[in-house]
Amino acid sequence: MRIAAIQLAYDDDESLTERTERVVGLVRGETGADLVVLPELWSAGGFSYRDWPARSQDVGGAVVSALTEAARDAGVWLHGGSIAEHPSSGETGPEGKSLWNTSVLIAPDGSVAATYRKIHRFGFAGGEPKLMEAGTDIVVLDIGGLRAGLSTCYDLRFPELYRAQLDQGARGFVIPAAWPAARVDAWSLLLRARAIEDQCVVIGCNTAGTHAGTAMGGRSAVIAAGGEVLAEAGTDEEILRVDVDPAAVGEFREAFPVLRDRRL
Ligand SMILES: O=C(O)CCC(=O)C(=O)O
Repeated sequence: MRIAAIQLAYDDDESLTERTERVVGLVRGETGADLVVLPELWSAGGFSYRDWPARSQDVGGAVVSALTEAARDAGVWLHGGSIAEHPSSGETGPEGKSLWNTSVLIAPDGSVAATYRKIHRFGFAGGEPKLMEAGTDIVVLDIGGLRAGLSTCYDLRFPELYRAQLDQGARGFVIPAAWPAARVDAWSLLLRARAIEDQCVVIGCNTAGTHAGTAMGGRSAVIAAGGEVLAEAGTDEEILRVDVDPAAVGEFREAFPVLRDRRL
């Protein structure tokens, strides 16, 4: 299974239209991949809180529509990163807000196969908890031969989410992010930790560049179920291409059956 993680760099000067066109072009270039992954909130701007309301969209809106066409044209599974989701139905969450950090997984035929609303909101008293609702649902599905759980950025700090995905049969985790440079060592360490403790392939796709005054950390990575770093990006825009073998996860778990020793 060929993975292409597009570690996108952006700044504050690029319009949403320009960025969407650029991203769609990059996706179309990955024709040989099985799964293409984009970072968290690339259209809204990971830390551009003030832009979120204006850049928010329905899952049926322009950004996801452009991504579905690109996925179909390239014939790839596309994890479109996440959007600032404002449902056109006017749905609100328990806190009365109508905004979620929602990941969208698109199948090679261009259909939306799954959405995942980020469960752990980053920002403490500001940012996501102030502006967005929290997701509640765990999402695990088959992506081109790999049964994988979806999560987003700050979720990575909460290992119980990944254990819950494991218990739903996950053999891989796909994690888009807008993780800052200031804490990027923690990103790298936690990606490996989640791989090792859950014996899962981990695909982490981070953001690069500087926007809203925050330097992003890059260092997207694909980690094998044993914790080996199969590929790691630097700190600039880069496409990480790597082959993973979903069957190797089962073989590794048989050969080194740590998960059988869990005691709850
Ligand atoms: O946990 C961190 O240090 C970064 C998390 C983050 O930036 C996010 O979830 O958007």
